[in-house]
Amino acid sequence: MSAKPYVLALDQGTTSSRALLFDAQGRLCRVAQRAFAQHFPQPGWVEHEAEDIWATQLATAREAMEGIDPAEVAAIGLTNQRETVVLWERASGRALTRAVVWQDRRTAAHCQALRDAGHEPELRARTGLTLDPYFSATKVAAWLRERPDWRARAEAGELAVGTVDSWLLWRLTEGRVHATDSTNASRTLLMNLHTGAWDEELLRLFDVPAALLPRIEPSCADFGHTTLLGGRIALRGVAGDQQAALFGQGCNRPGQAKNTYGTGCFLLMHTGSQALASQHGLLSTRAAQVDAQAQYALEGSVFMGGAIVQWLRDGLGLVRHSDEIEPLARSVPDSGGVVLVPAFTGLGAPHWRPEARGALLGLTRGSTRAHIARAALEAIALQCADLLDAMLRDAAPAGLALQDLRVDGGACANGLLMQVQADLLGVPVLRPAMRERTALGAAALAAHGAGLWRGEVPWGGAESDERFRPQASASDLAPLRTAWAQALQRVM
Ligand SMILES: Nc1ncnc2c1ncn2[C@@H]1O[C@H](COP(=O)(O)OP(=O)(O)O)[C@@H](O)[C@H]1O
Ligand SMILES: O=P(O)(O)OC[C@H](O)CO
Repeated sequence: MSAKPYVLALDQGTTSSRALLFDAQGRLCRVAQRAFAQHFPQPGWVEHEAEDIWATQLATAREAMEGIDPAEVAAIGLTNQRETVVLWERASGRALTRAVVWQDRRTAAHCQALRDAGHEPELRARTGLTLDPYFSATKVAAWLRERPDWRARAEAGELAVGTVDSWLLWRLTEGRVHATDSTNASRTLLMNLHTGAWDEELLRLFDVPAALLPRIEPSCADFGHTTLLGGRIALRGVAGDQQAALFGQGCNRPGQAKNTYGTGCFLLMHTGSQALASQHGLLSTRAAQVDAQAQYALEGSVFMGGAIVQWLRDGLGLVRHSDEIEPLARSVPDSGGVVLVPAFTGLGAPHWRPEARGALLGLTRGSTRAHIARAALEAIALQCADLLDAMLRDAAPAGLALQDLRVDGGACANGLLMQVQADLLGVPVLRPAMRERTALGAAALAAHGAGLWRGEVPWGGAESDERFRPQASASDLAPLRTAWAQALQRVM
């Protein structure tokens, strides 16, 4: 065992900050969590107070460290909600305005103007992303366009911009480090996916001064140290949360994939040292990088995952608790022809139809709440199956195929959902007993950076790890897939 038996993971999410302490064997010892306020100043806008992000993250780190000697912590790993940006003053370390969150849609018109001007193919080739308000660049551009005084100060080098990892590194190191990692930088629309550096053409296109930006490091690197947790602790790992989960699920070889079933679903497939350009509406992005060799992934996400279950519970009152949905859906053998298309906020990848709206189809006098519950779980799995189909079409020319799908996130607790997912994909779905894969990934990156835990994160090990094997044949599933495809056409 190492002389330093712990690794601390800081997981800064969209609705809460968490700190998780792991021991030298990668076992979870402690979890601390604090939620913070969401601000919706106008329709489509979503903001966070940068001070709330910092204060909740520091408080959870201190809570997780209670009674632990900092000298016993080998390193800290940081993982974060991606794309969200913070703008601060270097001298005081104070944010100038609220952070603009990844969900914020205020820059839709700017994106449309750039698309109309024909920039999308070039942007896609350089960044692997689409032109969408989701990503950071247009959010930064909006600040500088609206505030000429901020632009002047930005150009003079007085201000700093960063995704949430950068902001937390700055605060943790008390202004000594302005850095980010390549996974986070790959979500900004400003980094060249292939070189891993800020792209001068893109900085010009979005009119963002280079003086604002952090330096880009691999995910395992020397990110300085903090003395704010009672002693000096090294910061050695940083990655965006979906890439940290991919790493924490042990997916670091081409063709390995994970799906996180949270509010939305985030599906990532590792593609090794090659960036695959998606022809089917997915994103090409950086995967966690432990050495000089860049790593890549394909990514697809859907907006409504576990949120469908929230809607059945809070919107329709169909169940009182999320975990009642599974027994209710199991009480019928199938959905009885009912199909739910959860396009409540449009359809994301691979369809990208923001104007589409949800539908509940195929109702008869015999339809019950159980049929609707079943259709809801099928809708989560069907959307992810569509993402995976697109992914496999993109990956096939590179010779990549899927062996299994590793899962995490709150809604993966639903065994029926996992079984339907395995049936639709035709490969086993692996559900680990230890579901904190995002934090484990961050901890593993930090441990790797500190010279511990060399090599990959083992996927399993616990007796209660589960494997859902496909039980239905393609012909059994054909009616479901046909009904789904027809329903999708109706809402589009
Ligand atoms: N047993 C269940 N079956 C289906 N969905 C569930 C179940 N339990 C929780 N969920 C869903 O999981 C989501 C919460 O997962 P979580 O990973 O905490 O999400 P996030 O990180 O996006 O907040 C909620 O949308 C909730 O409806
Ligand atoms: O904070 P989460 O877990 O909702 O993750 C947010 C994603 O990183 C957004 O791209």
